[in-house]
Amino acid sequence: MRVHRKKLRLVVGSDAAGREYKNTLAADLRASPLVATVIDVGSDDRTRRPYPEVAFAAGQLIAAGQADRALLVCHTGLGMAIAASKVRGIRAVTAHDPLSVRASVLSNNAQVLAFGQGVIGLDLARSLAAAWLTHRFEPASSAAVKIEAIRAFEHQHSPAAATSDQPR
Ligand SMILES: O=C[C@H](O)[C@H](O)COP(=O)(O)O
Repeated sequence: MRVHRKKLRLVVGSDAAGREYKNTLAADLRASPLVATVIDVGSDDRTRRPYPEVAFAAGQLIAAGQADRALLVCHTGLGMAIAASKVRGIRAVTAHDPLSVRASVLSNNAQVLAFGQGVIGLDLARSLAAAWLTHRFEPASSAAVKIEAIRAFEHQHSPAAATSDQPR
């Protein structure tokens, strides 16, 4: 049976330490039939954007409804996930194995996946990214209650800036 999946609008980004993987992964994603668009927020060969700047840009595109998910790469994948998670409404994870990548979508509804170019080989990164595209969060699942708890906590304890509390 053919499973219909809405094509994803993606963001890719890296600092200098993740640029090689990011460029390869971006090409893979652009070639995927599961992908509608890929926005590259850098770094490119001329820029050396620090990871927080890249992660904030990616998270803000998702928070603004201009993209569905982001795949970010730095040396470890840690800083990208920390920084992207600071954008209101964004759940970002670092994951380097198939179970965690799958759970990041199905269980955590994470919009951002971060890889470490210094942690895993390129072949594994490409294979994990390809699998990541096939996963979709199921809003009717039992996981949704926990995602709502995270959202509610954020709204209660982290007052929104006037410009960033738009409904999503
Ligand atoms: O988590 C951070 C990343 O691994 C980044 O690529 C390296 O950060 P640094 O420039 O602070 O060493």
